[in-house]
Amino acid sequence: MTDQFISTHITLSQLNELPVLRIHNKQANATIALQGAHLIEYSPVGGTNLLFVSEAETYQQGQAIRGGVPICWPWFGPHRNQPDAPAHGFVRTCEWSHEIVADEPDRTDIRFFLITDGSDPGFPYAARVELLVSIGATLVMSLSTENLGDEPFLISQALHSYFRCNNIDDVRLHGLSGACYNDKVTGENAYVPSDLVINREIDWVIQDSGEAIALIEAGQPRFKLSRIGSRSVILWNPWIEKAKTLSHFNEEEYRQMICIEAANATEDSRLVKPRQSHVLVMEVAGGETH
Ligand SMILES: O=P(O)(O)OC[C@H]1O[C@H](O)[C@H](O)[C@@H](O)[C@@H]1O
Repeated sequence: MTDQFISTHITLSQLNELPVLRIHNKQANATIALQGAHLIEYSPVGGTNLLFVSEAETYQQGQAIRGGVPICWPWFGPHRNQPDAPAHGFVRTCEWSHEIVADEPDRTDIRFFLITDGSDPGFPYAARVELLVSIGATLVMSLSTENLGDEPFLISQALHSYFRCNNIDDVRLHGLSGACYNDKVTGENAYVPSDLVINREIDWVIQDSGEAIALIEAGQPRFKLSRIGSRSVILWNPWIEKAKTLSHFNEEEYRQMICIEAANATEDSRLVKPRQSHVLVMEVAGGETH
């Protein structure tokens, strides 16, 4: 498929089997796959992609992309009582509808949306899920869930962001120390230490105060991640052994990534009442100026 002009700063293009929107405005470049409303690139002007995507990724229909920002909805991780249901819900591989909300020189806003009618066995409720992706000097992603039915339902969810680093040994995180986490590898609960170093498999569901998180690499601030409507974060790096088992992933790539996922997970799952909405927002501001 040849690229198709959509709007001043937006082009429809193709990555192997997947149609993608490419955004080039004055502040940033971005790429979003229509399957999964999956952001795979956010590069502030003059910089490189803040997001990690595996070199082994093949962009195939029906398969979740390894990297970028997968949308985990309406459950995060395994389903609560249906072990056969897909991990992280069912919207990562759905084709989302979209509309351009604004396309200005400094910011482009695209709304993706899906309606589920209650026919999914893992989520027998009617709901509209909407993801507003805003590309500018910062990246803003706003995931909203509206209950279209007559009974309340519980959701867990995550903006499962894979961030790129040059060397995981040099990565330090600020803003999480003292928060309580559940270690999904050992099952233990503990507190995030102030001198956290990622030097083993980390798969933590952290319940925190919602404070901003800063990633520092080799002493340099790389970005700050802020949230609204989220009091849980998942930190994930598969490390050596798990990396060998992952699909669409080269085994050495665990050194170039860290997932920091704005979430509503476990105790922070949210009840959405009829005709009400819950909104989870993440903003990522790159560089030292923020
Ligand atoms: O392989 P996926 O289904 O994309 O999941 C990748 C990872 O996602 C999250 O970070 C979970 O906490 C991990 O337990 C899981 O391994």
